[in-house]
Amino acid sequence: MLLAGLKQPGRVKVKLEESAGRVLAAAVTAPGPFPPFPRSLVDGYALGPPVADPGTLPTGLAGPGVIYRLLGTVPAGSNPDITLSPGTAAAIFTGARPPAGTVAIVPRELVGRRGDFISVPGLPPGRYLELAGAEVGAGEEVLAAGTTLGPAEIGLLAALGFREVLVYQRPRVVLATSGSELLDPAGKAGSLLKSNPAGIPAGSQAGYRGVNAPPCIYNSNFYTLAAAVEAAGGRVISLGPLADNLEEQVRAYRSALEEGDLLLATGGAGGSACDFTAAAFTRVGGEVLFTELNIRPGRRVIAARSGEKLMLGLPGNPPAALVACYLLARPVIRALGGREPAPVTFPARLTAAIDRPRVERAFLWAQARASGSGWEVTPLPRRPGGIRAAIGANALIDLPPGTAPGPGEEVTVVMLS
Ligand SMILES: Nc1nc2c(c(=O)[nH]1)N[C@H]1C(S)=C(S)[C@@H](COP(=O)(O)OP(=O)(O)OC[C@H]3O[C@@H](n4cnc5c(N)ncnc54)[C@H](O)[C@@H]3O)O[C@H]1N2
Ligand code: MOO
Repeated sequence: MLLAGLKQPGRVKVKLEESAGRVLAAAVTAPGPFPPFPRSLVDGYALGPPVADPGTLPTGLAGPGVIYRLLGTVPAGSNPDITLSPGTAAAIFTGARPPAGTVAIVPRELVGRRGDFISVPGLPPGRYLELAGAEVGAGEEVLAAGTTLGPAEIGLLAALGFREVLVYQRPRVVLATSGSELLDPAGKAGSLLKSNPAGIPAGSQAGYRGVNAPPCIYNSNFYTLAAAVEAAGGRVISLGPLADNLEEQVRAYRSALEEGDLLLATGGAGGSACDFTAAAFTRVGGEVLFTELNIRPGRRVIAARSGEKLMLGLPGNPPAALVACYLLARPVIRALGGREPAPVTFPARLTAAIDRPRVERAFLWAQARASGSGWEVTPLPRRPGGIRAAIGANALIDLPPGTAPGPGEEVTVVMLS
């Protein structure tokens, strides 16, 4: 439902050295062959045509081999003025272009040498001489559109002489956090702890910036979600933090829809008198797709669409916001960036029991790893409802309602990285 009707990603040229992790926006066709010239694959000798009688030979060059007289040496990167006539050869190095007249190349380990003469035990097959275009033919398609550029792909582009490459634009994700209790840890309002008044018992300090200061918490979701957006290939535009105020949110979301490809909000998704996300989405012209999901955490998720632009209101609760971001926002961001949207999921064996069944479909922070006998997964310890519960997780266990499988049983995991 979320992926339908999204805007097509834009395209941009980037320098090769800045292209790692980007997605090719068009198929790449080789402008020329690779290798661009025939070359030796070994250090050895380039041989001219053999002759039956090589004439006078130095003593000690024994054996049943064919004899050649050496005319010179061909290092890589050189263009020596040698032509091999019958019965002659040249020493050659790996990567060098064989001289004119070469019919075969032989590695130096197979050859006996005495002065300017070599003895070759039978003509080796041609596999030490690589023809021009052996790896890539001119005009051949070497990379398909949609390919994610990694070291090998970038290396191939460089080998073919490309200096820049056409990739999809990174989708612009406008990130809005709402909550009147939020304090930016990098902001001017100061630290929660520095101005802690004397007399407030240790353990209840956080939240006090003065005797009568309102109880605040740091806006951690902004940093959490910004990192998740970047990891999905998106570019973050910051909108927040916004107060729990409908007019303020409407103003902010209106500009977000102009600036961004996706509006990602967190907080105010609960449906209470102080939660304005759904109302703000509607006020800026959004058609609401849903306001709740049958999953935990992440029950409080709001989605709305305005033309090609999507608005996602994630829960304020930090781990719920991150789960919803992984399951719902990440596929959208990936699709907007020309990537395969679906998360990687597969079955894995539990190493420990699930503590209890849940009423709703649940997603549990977990660590998945490959073992000698397939994938296994360990649920992380339960913690009070904050982001700390997700530390160390590389996967979520997708737990069907009413089930609590034990060790050795198979569950479905969703990989996060
Ligand atoms: N009576 C009910 N109350 C609640 C229900 C419910 O079903 N019935 N659902 C709970 C669930 S589940 C969630 S999730 C939240 C929905 O919350 P909101 O999206 O409205 O989020 P807030 O109320 O704004 O915040 C919840 C919690 O998270 C903290 N928060 C919010 N934003 C941030 C941020 N940017 N960085 C760090 N922490 C943040 C906020 O201070 C609250 O403590 O509603 C439950 N209630
Ligand atoms: O429904 Mo909340 O979004 O699970 O924590």
